[in-house]
Amino acid sequence: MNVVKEFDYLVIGGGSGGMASALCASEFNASVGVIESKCLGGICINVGCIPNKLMYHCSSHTQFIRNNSDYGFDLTFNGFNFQKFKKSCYAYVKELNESCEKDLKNSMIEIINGFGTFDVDGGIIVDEKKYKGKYTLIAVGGKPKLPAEIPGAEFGISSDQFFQLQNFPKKSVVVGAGPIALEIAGALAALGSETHLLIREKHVLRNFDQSLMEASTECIENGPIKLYKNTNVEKVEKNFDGTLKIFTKDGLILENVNTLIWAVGRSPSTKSLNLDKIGVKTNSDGYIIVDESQETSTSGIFALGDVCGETLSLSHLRGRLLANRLFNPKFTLKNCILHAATIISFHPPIGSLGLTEFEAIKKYGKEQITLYKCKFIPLYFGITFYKEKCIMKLVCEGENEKIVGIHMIGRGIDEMLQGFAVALQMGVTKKEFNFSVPIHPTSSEEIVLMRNGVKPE
Ligand SMILES: Cc1cc2nc3c(=O)[nH]c(=O)nc-3n(C[C@H](O)[C@H](O)[C@H](O)COP(=O)(O)OP(=O)(O)OC[C@H]3O[C@@H](n4cnc5c(N)ncnc54)[C@H](O)[C@@H]3O)c2cc1C
Ligand SMILES: NC(=O)c1ccc[n+]([C@@H]2O[C@H](COP(=O)([O-])OP(=O)(O)OC[C@H]3O[C@@H](n4cnc5c(N)ncnc54)[C@H](O)[C@@H]3O)[C@@H](O)[C@H]2O)c1
Repeated sequence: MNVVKEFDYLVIGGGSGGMASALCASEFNASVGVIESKCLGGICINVGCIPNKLMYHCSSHTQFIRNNSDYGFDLTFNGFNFQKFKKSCYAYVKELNESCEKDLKNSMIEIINGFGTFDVDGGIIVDEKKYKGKYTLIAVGGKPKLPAEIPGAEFGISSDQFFQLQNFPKKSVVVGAGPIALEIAGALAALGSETHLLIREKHVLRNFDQSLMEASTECIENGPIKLYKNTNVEKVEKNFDGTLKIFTKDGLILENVNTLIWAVGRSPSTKSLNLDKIGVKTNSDGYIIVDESQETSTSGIFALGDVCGETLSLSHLRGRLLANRLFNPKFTLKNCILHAATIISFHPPIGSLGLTEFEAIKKYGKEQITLYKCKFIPLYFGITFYKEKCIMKLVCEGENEKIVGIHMIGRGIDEMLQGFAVALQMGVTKKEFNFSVPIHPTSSEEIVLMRNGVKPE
């Protein structure tokens, strides 16, 4: 098949990583094509970060409603209109899709609509037309896993279908202990769904710092979600009225469930790409293997984002760094340490930046690590009946106590972490924190006021 068009940079996947890299490459006058099979903006805009965060903002209102009388208000609550909220959400997502398209077009990037697969020469075939890039970027993301081995698993949905729900569920079951499970269960419960969260072990967020793992589990136990630990789903049955009956291996039966959501991880979208035709290697889970420059085992073909098993915060930056390395002759920055960051939009929000205590000990040795911790009730809850704790932890390395990790849970920490991410990237030390102005009265001042570091146990 003949190549119909050649680009300097051909990007397959118009999600967060692909878009960021494509737009950056166009700044250096590279000719760029972006192949997208669904909606521009990928998971993040269409069924991920954006709808989830809007859901979080929506459910935050219930907290204000709960606390309003403590602040002297006398309001009458008449209910929540899920359809109205969904309609506004869809409209906003559509606006963002259009804005992605506008951004690409304004940057003279060609949008190729359709599903791409590799040909043996590294070209990409879309609807029987072949395109080629001098450099090619694979940024095709991933999709939700469904536990096919569980009988009746197909009666449940994933986060991808969550916003297609016709009605707000009266009773919901969420399975999983990661960020998606927490965000969905947290919003459902806050908005009044009877929410049951089923986890296989003792804690949620087991990949996070222990402080967050324990604090968020405790927070769930003290809140409206009903948490079941050490629980495995055995089978799911569908009743005549459409409700579900969920059986666990330890004999628990959850009846009359309106919605079951599987949040049991995601897998890379590598299956139909024909990667074997071009020699791009993947690991045993299907994630594409790349070197420190994002290059795959095939020269000139790069990959980033969820398809490599990386978080969004890093893939965005890696996409721009890659475009600079390929097309910006003035770019001299060598590979630097990047501090991954994650915010989980739960009530209260959970944030993690850089290394956990466990990772820092593994990297630098226990004797090199100093920890700073604090726990307090934010001022907002000073006069409310319901209280919510804020917990902060710094992980520092070496004699100079360079900060390599920050972990927090509490009101407002989601908007707090970005500034600290800049400081960490600049190599900030605890001493520099100590001599920073504490901005009073905020929760964030506590992070520069922590004293009396301790050694890991
Ligand atoms: C429910 C949910 C909530 C999330 N919330 C957050 C959050 O709050 N913060 C955060 O940092 N991260 C969050 N994430 C993770 C974040 O959304 C992803 O890390 C990010 O979207 C990955 O970007 P990507 O570019 O690698 O892939 P994607 O966004 O998945 O983009 C890949 C694109 O490639 C397209 N594609 C796939 N195969 C082909 C093909 N063969 N041909 C053409 N096109 C193809 C897809 O249609 C898609 O548009 C969330 C994820 C989910 C599921
Ligand atoms: N705010 C954010 O940054 C944010 C929000 C949502 C998602 N994400 C990203 O999206 C990705 C996917 O998130 P996720 O929460 O689906 O995945 P995850 O891999 O983080 O968590 C999946 C959880 O499901 C559990 N699990 C697996 N199989 C199970 C089973 N059969 N029964 C019960 N539990 C089972 C696992 O033990 C794990 O706790 C992650 O990379 C995450 O970082 C990020």
